[in-house]
Amino acid sequence: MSGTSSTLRPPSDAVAPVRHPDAPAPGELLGAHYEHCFGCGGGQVHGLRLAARAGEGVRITAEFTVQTAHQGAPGLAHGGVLASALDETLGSLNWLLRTIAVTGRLETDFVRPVPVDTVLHLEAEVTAVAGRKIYSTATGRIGGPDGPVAVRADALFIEVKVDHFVDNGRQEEIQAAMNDPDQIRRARAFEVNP
Ligand SMILES: CCCCCCCCCC(=O)SCCNC(=O)CCNC(=O)[C@H](O)C(C)(C)COP(=O)(O)OP(=O)(O)OC[C@H]1O[C@@H](n2cnc3c(N)ncnc32)[C@H](O)[C@@H]1OP(=O)(O)O
Repeated sequence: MSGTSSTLRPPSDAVAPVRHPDAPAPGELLGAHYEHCFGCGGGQVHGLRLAARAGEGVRITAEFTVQTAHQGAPGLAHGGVLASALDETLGSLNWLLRTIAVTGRLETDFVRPVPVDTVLHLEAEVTAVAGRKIYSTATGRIGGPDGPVAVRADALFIEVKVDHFVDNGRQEEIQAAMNDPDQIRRARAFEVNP
């Protein structure tokens, strides 16, 4: 069974997404937006280390290999971990819009079980934008990029200012990020009006 709630259907005044002129070129690896991100950072021992690549238009592809630390049932990926992989892939789309945004809503279909050691091949695209609201969709396939769909998701991201993180994050990590010139550079790249 599959279905999407009305909240995730773009309103009639929504427009097509526009790829930012300075977006990474198709085929380019995006790299981690934050070293300690559970989804993409290299600094988390049991993180997903998801590697996302810019596609054409406002599309992303990504790969994530399920590790033993990601199990729910014996030998199978935990559903929350798979939802995280979808969330991270969908979040990566905002690199192509050059917009800072956070997940407001994420609806996930778990279609097939995903065994440990499986490579999940993810694809995502922005479907519409309405003001601060960014509508997107993603699929995760197993057995290869053209294999059967194991998971899929629809999401609504909400554009925020960088202050969202500064005001709400724990001081320790915020301060460390502010002291890291690479992190500041990554954040600035997203600010349309720094
Ligand atoms: C460089 C950075 C790269 C980051 C990549 C990260 C990848 C992973 C992504 C994540 O996991 S982000 C972490 C998980 N998400 C959060 O922690 C977000 C927590 N929620 C919030 O902080 C606020 O609820 C939020 C910023 C999403 C919205 O609060 P606001 O006060 O800014 O928005 P507001 O309430 O004014 O709503 C703006 C519009 O969005 C709609 N909206 C907001 N939240 C919604 C929601 N949850 N569901 C549906 N619609 C929502 C709302 O109805 C409204 O629609 P209209 O403009 O049509 O009136």
